[in-house]
Amino acid sequence: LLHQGGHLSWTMEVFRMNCPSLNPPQTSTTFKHTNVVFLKTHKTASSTVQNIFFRFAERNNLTVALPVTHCDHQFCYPRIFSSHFVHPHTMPPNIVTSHLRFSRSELQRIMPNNTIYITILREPGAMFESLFSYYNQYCDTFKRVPNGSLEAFLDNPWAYYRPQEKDSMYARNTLTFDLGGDKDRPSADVVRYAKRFAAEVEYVFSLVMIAEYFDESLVLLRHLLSWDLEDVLYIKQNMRMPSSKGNLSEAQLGKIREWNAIDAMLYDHFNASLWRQLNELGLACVAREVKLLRRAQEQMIRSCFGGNLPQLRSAAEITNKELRPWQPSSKVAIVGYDLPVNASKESGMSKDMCLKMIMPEVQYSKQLLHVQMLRYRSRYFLNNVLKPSGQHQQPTGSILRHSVTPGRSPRARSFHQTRQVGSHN
Ligand SMILES: Nc1ncnc2c1ncn2[C@@H]1O[C@H](COP(=O)(O)OS(=O)(=O)O)[C@@H](OP(=O)(O)O)[C@H]1O
Repeated sequence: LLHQGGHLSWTMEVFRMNCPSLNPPQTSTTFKHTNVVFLKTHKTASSTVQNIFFRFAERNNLTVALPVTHCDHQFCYPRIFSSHFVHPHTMPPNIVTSHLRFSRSELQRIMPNNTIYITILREPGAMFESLFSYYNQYCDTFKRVPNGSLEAFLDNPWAYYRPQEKDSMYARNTLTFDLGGDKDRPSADVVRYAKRFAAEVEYVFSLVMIAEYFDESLVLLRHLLSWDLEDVLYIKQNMRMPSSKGNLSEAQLGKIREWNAIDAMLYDHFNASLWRQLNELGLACVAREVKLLRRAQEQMIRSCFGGNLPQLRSAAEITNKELRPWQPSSKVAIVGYDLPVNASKESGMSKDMCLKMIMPEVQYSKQLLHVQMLRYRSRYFLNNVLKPSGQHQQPTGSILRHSVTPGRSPRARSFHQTRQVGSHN
């Protein structure tokens, strides 16, 4: 993908390290896993991960479930996910990666039985500070706080928070809510509930990534899905301008953890399990692979953007509107990228894939929907118009492909899934 021989050289380097639990170099007879639900949680670096999945899907001609028009670019969040929220022209899907409130049973209705579930969490202090700033003019809880002050909110959150109010999920235990849990458990029951909930999440999700260890998490993701290093290259998405970010004191961190106690316990639990999984791979081997990933990333940037990272810009400064990130309000700036003038001249990657690397979620979702609708219509035309009568078929999206099968933990079989896309080398 990057340049001829690139893939071989990094697999050989890993191999030379004598990393016993790392994948052997892939041969043309091995396959990549393609059926994935990535639960896109809020303010956790999830747009960067989503972009990886979007590009993988495009390169491999896979189907990404996208929301029906009235759901916007999310699956009618914050309503609990329903299979009815999926655009019929994106059925049956291989990949689900847009924001939704998790319901395993509803996802099982549309996904194959060998689907791998993955999500990402972020340290609650940094995450809440990001939520508070991003949804400051949007979520009523935050709008009530004098001068939009995080300090004032944390001093007395109950003065501003109404559990039943629209958008209250951005103001307390957002991770728990996104995962389908109860964000407002009575405090006497929080510890017991958080333990039980973490066990449930662990049963369903084969990998819970941690934003603070993003590259290490990608190493685990790559192994879990038997993907190539080139498949997990990325450029950070959806960042705030440094001027929109606040610093947290130790006291504020403590208050945020207390207010978001279930999220904090989930984070601690899955941070520990991430490191257990990394230890199983071997920390030296993981470090080596992270280094290779970063080197490949630099190569990709050189190849795509003529040397330097595309310049970080405020939305107003970005000339190409396909690359302008959505802005939540005038009080917070989300930065995006502008393509350098000399972009992708000597590229080993296609110009389109370079552009997609920095394309924000909303525009990329629209483009994918458009492409998939065209594909769906041409398949429908081939099946129903060109075939002799008596062989007419329903468009594939109009029927539910998979039945619900209560199985053993996907985590238990996570490293032994059927692989479905041929390796590139
Ligand atoms: N690779 C990587 N590693 C660590 N952190 C990263 C990464 N990519 C994005 N980010 C930060 O993630 C925040 C945006 O998260 P999301 O994309 O999940 O937000 S959203 O809910 O989809 O709007 C946003 O955080 P804040 O800048 O603090 O708001 C991004 O800067």
